[in-house]
Amino acid sequence: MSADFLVPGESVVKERWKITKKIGGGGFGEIYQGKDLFNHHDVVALKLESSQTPKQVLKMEVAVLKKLQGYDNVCNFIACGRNDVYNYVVMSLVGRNLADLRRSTPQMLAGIKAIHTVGFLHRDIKPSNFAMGKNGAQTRKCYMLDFGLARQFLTASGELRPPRPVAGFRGTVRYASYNAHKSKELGRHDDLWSLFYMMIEFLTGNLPWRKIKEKEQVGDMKMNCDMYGLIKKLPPEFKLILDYIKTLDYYQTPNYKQIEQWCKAPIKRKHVRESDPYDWEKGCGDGSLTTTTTTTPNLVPDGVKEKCNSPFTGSPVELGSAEKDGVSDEKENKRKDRRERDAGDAHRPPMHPDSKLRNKQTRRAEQNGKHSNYKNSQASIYKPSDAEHIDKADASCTKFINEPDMDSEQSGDHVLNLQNIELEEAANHGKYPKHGHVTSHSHVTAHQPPPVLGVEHVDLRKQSNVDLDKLMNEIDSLKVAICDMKDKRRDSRPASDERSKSRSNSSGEKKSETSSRKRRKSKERKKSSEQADQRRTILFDGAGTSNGSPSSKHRHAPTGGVSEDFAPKFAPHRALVSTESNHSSCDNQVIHLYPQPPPGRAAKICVTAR
Ligand SMILES: Nc1ncnc2c1ncn2[C@@H]1O[C@H](COP(=O)(O)OP(=O)(O)OP(=O)(O)O)[C@@H](O)[C@H]1O
Repeated sequence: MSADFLVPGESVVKERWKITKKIGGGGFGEIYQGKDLFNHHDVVALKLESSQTPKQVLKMEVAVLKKLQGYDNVCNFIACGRNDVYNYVVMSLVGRNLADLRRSTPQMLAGIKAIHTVGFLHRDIKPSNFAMGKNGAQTRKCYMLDFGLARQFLTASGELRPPRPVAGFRGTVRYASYNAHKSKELGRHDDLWSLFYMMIEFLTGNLPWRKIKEKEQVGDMKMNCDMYGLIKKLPPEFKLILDYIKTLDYYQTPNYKQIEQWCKAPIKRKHVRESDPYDWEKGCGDGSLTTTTTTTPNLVPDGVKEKCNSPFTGSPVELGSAEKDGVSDEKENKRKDRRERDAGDAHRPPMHPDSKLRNKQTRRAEQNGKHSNYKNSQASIYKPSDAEHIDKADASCTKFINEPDMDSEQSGDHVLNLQNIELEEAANHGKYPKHGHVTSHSHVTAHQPPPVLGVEHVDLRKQSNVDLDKLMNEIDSLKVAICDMKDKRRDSRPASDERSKSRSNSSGEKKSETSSRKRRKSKERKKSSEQADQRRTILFDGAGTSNGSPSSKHRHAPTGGVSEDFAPKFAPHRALVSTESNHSSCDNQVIHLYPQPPPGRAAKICVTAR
């Protein structure tokens, strides 16, 4: 019995991403592989979270993933959205995670540095939150995943947020820093502690608390652990790293460069080259991966079991034994969980699919947030032992959120307010500059009218600091980009046999089609620039007098302006300005335009003027 959100081979998300297989189910959501029906059947990953779950983490995930666009070691954001059942994010697909592969590189450190650079802490650094790329050159790149537990530690102006005296436990027990166990506010150094634990586990195949279930007990063990004893057989740089991270506190910016150098030193010493194959490229991994004949020196020090691989290099690893004895216990426990849950399901009366979904969500909520009403609410369906089992199963790899409400925690003048982050119908089509002045998202959605999602409404006319001309130009370029995008989509849609035959039969026709497209495009551009002039006039004439016009149910722009007189094709029924804080500037203006939808559809465009 399955309560999965989607069915591989059948489900299509947003009429665009066809689900091809389920990759896995994490603590918070389900991950699927899919193909993009609009875009050359590109392979993508979709992460889903129930829209009913009390702890919604996908918003944070999307917010951080978007901020990280353009950095290495991070998946490409493609789109996000939501419906009544689930919230989803679409991103580039990566390969197997490091919990499976037991291999790491300084790239993980680069990923951590990147997220700190954009003002966030990851707070759930662990092997399964890093994965190798899927195809071609990407197979040698390590990607950081899962920003659901991230927290902004820098204000929009780049200042450190003051630490809270008490901040509940957040993270995964096995890799959480000691500070997390003490419910202290986590800082950049805590992500590094988690990385350090990971590296020790990779190299020695163990952590003393690996099999311990109780969070508190693991915390005690971390406090009393002889860390120097634990790393004594590892490369000497481990001691340097340990000495160094022990000196760090919430306020200090870690010297990532220095740590990187320490990470790379053993690699250099053993003459391992960047181009040397990874463990799995040497035939230990799954058959789909490249195999090469090059050998890599083994960096595992004498006395450390051969099955443990180096976090720095591609030193050989016995994947089989590692699977049995190493971090992949995590995976095995998850599998066991599932098996036992399924076995339990067999004795239960059949349920409505919706209730199955809810039960799964509640179980997850219990696992993650330990909601006290779980057993009561489920008592009629599940035996208490189910909940207990899930609760206790490999607790050291269980992710926890014991914090106050995330949205309120994040709110404030100078930090990312999650209430302002929309799981909007947004898509990044790769056309826009990653760190540029304008980022734009547009996506056609079947829901209408588009919901107003907690965006601060500001009357444009009262915003003296909005450069209207610049804004209009940006909107114009966005419109042009949309035209291009529409053309591109039209091109990439699978043509019917007949159409493609006739196209291939006549190159002349093809040419004329292209030139007619060009003509259409230039016409649209011209039209759009005329419209821009028109709008400018309207704006400066004190737009908004038509506010609340009864002629259209969408004509209720609270901004008091700009809504009515856009040209028909892109006429927005809403124009909003909000101040979105981010780490680089306090007064970024975000303009959300909701164009009038074509019949039966609705579309929304967001222009971020930076
Ligand atoms: N873009 C992706 N491409 C391929 N696989 C992915 C992708 N994102 C996630 N995965 C796989 O799904 C697993 C779980 O993903 P993720 O950590 O984001 O979910 P989660 O629900 O937060 O899980 P957990 O609670 O275990 O941390 C990852 O370890 C990875 O193997």
